Amino acid sequence: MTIIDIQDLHFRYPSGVSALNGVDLEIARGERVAVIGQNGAGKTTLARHLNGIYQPGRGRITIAGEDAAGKSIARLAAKVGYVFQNPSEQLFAKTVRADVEFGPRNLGADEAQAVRLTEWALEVTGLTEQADHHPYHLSPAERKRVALASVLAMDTPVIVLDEPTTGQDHDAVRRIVEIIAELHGRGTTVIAISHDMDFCAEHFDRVVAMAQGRVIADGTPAQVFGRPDKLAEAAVEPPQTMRLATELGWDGATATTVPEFLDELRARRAAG
Ligand SMILES: Nc1ncnc2c1ncn2[C@@H]1O[C@H](COP(=O)(O)OP(=O)(O)OP(=O)(O)O)[C@@H](O)[C@H]1O
Repeated sequence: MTIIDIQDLHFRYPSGVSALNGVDLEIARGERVAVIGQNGAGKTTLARHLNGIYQPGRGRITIAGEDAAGKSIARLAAKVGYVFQNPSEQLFAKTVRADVEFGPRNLGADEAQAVRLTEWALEVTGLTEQADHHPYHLSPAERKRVALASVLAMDTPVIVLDEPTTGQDHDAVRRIVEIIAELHGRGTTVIAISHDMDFCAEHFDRVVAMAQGRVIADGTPAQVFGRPDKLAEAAVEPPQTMRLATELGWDGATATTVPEFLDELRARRAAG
């Protein structure tokens, strides 16, 4: 069932930059979608249309059956949680807990529900011990996790993560991967913008490549990363396993993750 339907979306900034030039994209409930493309391709501009930060210049966005045009950010916040790339655009309260609690309370959760969602979000992001700290006394990587926790606590059917792994260490990335798996298990639709192709290939069902404000490729990681012409147009490198397969001279390699690569290696060895 479709949860997000974007048709012929165009958007121009007041400066005159034409950031979106006819985006068509349909996303099903529960899908994990990675949006890739070089700086300036329009990924963030597109994502910010999903929670009403930007309104379409032309075209139409339907979210959970409701036309997003003219809907306030507050109204769309119940459906789409948007985790900013830069947490300082998002955090405002004096303690981590207050920041995280704000969302569910604002959406009308009762006391018990707000506390339960807040504690869960703090726990899965590893912030329980910092709950009473001021967000600005935390490291930039921790602040980014507070921004994530604040959105998780809203328990929206769609979550958009703008560059979730940037600046995060190995443990924090593992946590993000676990959170995406948990959200997927709950049926949440997860959309991530990322420059980390290995992360996209390993943890997403679908990859959408953008260039110059348009979608230029859309499919499974193997389908999209198997199109060197499209990757060149989007100015992104394929995942490391595919680069390795190319170096090894494998024809028609489709492995986008390490386990798939190992399977393919074994199959090729067995075939002599
Ligand atoms: N606030 C703004 N005002 C004017 N132009 C903007 C603004 N934000 C983005 N742009 C321009 O719109 C185009 C699309 O930018 P956008 O940030 O959506 O791309 P992106 O694919 O998300 O890039 P990145 O990977 O760097 O985040 C670019 O040409 C960019 O310079």
